[in-house]
Amino acid sequence: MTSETQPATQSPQSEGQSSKGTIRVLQLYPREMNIYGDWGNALVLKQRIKWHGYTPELLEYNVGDDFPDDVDIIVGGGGQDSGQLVIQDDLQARADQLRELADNGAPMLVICGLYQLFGKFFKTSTGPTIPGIGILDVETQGTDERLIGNVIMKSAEFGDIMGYENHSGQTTLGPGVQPLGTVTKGAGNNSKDGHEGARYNNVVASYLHGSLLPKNPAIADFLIRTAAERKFGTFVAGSPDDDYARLAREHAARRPR
Ligand SMILES: NC(=O)CC[C@H](N)C(=O)O
Repeated sequence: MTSETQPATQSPQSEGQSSKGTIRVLQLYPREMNIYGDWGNALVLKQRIKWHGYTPELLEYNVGDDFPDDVDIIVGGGGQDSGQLVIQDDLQARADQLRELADNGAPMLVICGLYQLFGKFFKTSTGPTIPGIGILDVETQGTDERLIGNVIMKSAEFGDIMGYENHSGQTTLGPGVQPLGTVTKGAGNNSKDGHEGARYNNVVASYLHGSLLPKNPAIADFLIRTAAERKFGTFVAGSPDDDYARLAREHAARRPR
């Protein structure tokens, strides 16, 4: 029986009476790449997947782990330069798998330090150049200036996006990606062009912590909808409770830089 022939409240894969199916969320390197509340992105996905009537499963991948076969959403956070140096070899070993997933349309959210390493390279201000895995056509140059503070950007796709940045790396976009948005407060990718983040296929990359998804549920729902459509052929939305997200957005919008 296909999912189209069943009522929306039943699982297409007999995962439980009221589940529409399981959505597996993998967090990349939470040991090293998980600062300024980035773990909150995985928690928001877990809760919203439930609100939409699906069953969430949260997985972690750390250096040396076996990479799970069956992953629906990938999220990765930010980290110190030292953390990026720790994961670099393992990330290179996983590069082909991650690139294939991204090229095939798997939804992903990568923040700050992992955003940089999903690009071509991060040349740190202290010397070493950390190679990236080149999923994103971006390059990052470390500087002596840290870009720190609250950010608001305009995105045609997701509306106003809000969060908090803290990075020394400045990122330049190549022609293979689009910016996620254009800042109206804060710096974003660098101190020059007003762009924030990057978009490629169903990969969303951003410098914004905070965490990002509690204040920007439109991005969370994009990841969930894309995952469900890829896995089940269709996405049937539930009724998320957006009251706290609305409050968080009001507060974030009032914060000074
Ligand atoms: N917040 C972060 O993830 C920082 C990333 C990187 N270490 C930088 O400073 O640019």
